[in-house]
Amino acid sequence: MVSLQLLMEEGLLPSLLASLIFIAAVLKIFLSNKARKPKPNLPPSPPKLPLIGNLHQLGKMPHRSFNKLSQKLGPIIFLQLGEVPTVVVSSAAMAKQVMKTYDLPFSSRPQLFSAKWLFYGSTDIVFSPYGSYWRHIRKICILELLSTKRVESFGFARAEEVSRLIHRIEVDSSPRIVNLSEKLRLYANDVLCRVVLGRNFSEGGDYNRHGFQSMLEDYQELLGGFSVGDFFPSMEFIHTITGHKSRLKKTFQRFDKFFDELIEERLDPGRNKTREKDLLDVLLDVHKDGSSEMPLTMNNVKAILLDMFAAGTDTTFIVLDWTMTELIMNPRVMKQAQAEVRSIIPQREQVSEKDLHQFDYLKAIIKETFRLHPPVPVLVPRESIQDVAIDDFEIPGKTRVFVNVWEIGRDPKSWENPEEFNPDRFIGRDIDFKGQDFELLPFGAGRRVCPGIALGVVAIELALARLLHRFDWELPLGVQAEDLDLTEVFGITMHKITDLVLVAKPHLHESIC
Ligand code: HEM
Repeated sequence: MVSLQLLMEEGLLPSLLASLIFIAAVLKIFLSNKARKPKPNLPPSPPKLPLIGNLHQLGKMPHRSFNKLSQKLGPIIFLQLGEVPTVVVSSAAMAKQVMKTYDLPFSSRPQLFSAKWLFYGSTDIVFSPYGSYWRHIRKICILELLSTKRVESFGFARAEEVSRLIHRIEVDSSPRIVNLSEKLRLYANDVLCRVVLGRNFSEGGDYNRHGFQSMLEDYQELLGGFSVGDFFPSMEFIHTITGHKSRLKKTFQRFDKFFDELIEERLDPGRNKTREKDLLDVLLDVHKDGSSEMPLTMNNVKAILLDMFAAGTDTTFIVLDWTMTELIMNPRVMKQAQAEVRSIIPQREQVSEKDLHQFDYLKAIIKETFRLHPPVPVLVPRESIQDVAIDDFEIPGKTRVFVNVWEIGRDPKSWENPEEFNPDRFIGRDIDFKGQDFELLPFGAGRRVCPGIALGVVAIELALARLLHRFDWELPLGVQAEDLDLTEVFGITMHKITDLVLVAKPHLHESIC
């Protein structure tokens, strides 16, 4: 008999395991197909059943793979992915059906293995299934954590962090050449840390002692993409065999330890309490408040805390990074944006949040970035609570629904010259990204729409306005716009594989606080 050790030595174990998973999956589908009732009138589906290899391929660039399928089959398609009935929607009209007409029956989330592990049994807001618990924490989020008043109360922290960003670009960078992506990533993380924890983590190496940045990256990777095991929910052992489970455990334990330390520190009676309340304070107040009909446990607090980082850091960074990339590739647009900001704010003054409402062109630029490069190109999956009929198609309960907002943003039926970066298309047009206009859905729509729009957008607008006001931007000597590597990497969000490196020339001397 062949021993396990021999198989390991020969490097045959992984292929053997992969074959076993494959056979088990095929058997499972075969048996479940046999027991199935007569088929409902499902949306069109590709002739071949996608199996493990296809799932893996699909997971690398789901927005592009779904796009290819919908070009052939139409704006609503049905896929049997492993054990999971799946519907992919890729037009504004279909998205409106899912997120407006039938918002309630489509407002749950599938229980993904990674989310269960990382988010304390999916007790956060993003991955919590629809029900009274989700409604309760969503209300806390809207009224307490991310209300307009709360977002405004952190204006001082954003002002400090954006000044730090400008300062880093001026001082930290070797003569004028700046790895802008690196600086923007720090800014996005720091702004969120100030809001959630009252401190930034890049200064003084305090939070970094836990490798906070690498924790966030691990987490994005583990959660993102399509884990093959998530399409075979009855075969959880797949996650063990692939090593996914042990990675999830490790990342979870690191975050959990980090949060425990923060909470312990916060509950110390000797702590200085004079500063502005941050989101951790607010959550601990809700936790302490015994009068609530559904008190939050400490694990619930940690799950929501993790949501804020997970949902708010990468997304903000990605928008800033893509916007600056598009601006450097489109010098006319860059010039017009600089002219707008500089004509409104005198040379020796700094842009502040109270000025942002005047920058119409800058706002149009951000909308154009959201259209072409939505940070979450395929929305976080929804799951149907019951059977729903869309047009003539019947979508069974417990179907996983993906909305391809990347494709919707490039649909020639809604957008003229959709591949062109042209913010002027928004000037004089009453179209926004807050979930009312289904051609532009970077934040989703309906009951599950992103509750962090105000917090995310103000941090983006402020940083861009300051970058354009303060610096003239150029590509390094010898680099052409065509040389920029725009390759995308897909986690749960989609960013560029290569950092943006630019030359920053101070426009005029500005005193930095
Ligand atoms: C540019 C920045 C951002 C983008 C593009 C973005 C995008 C999204 C998207 C696409 C969803 C899923 C919506 C759906 O299923 O229909 C979502 C959900 C969510 N976002 Fe954001 N987001 C951003 C910033 C933020 C920030 C700053 C926070 C908070 C700190 C946040 C917190 C959340 C939460 C808690 C949910 C889950 C909502 C639910 O399932 O009920 N987001 N976001």
